Amino acid sequence: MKTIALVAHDGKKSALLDWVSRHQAFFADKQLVATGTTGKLISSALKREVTCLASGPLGGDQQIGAMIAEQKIDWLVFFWDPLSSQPHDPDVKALIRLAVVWNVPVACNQATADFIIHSSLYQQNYQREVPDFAAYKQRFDGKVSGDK
Ligand SMILES: O=C(CO)COP(=O)(O)O
Repeated sequence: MKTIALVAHDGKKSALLDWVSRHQAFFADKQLVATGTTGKLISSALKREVTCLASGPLGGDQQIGAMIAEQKIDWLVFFWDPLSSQPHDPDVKALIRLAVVWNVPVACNQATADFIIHSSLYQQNYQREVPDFAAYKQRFDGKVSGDK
């Protein structure tokens, strides 16, 4: 079963709720994970289970980032607000960065989310390529920094 992470800043929560509500049928057989407030709103709007992590500013973005690094997230829908500053901006950046590192699809706005949901690849149970960082992990094998 696919696991989708849903996150929205306060200025984008109604946009995400509208979008998720319109696509309820699509989400019926998916597991949903969300930052605290976003998850609570989606769970009560859709009357379904959503795994709610901490609120974003309290570490929720980082928790989702950790799940991405552990290959537990298949798709990140993150409606971040480009018109307001966030106290936890480094966490926001880190979350988006980890999605890119691990080749996890990310939709940061409704148009992109629509494109992914209607993608024939998605319907065909697309398996994303998980990057192989073996060379990176072995870069210091047998030597330490400063060795000649
Ligand atoms: O701040 C957020 C993402 O960066 C979202 O957190 P909440 O869903 O708890 O509002």
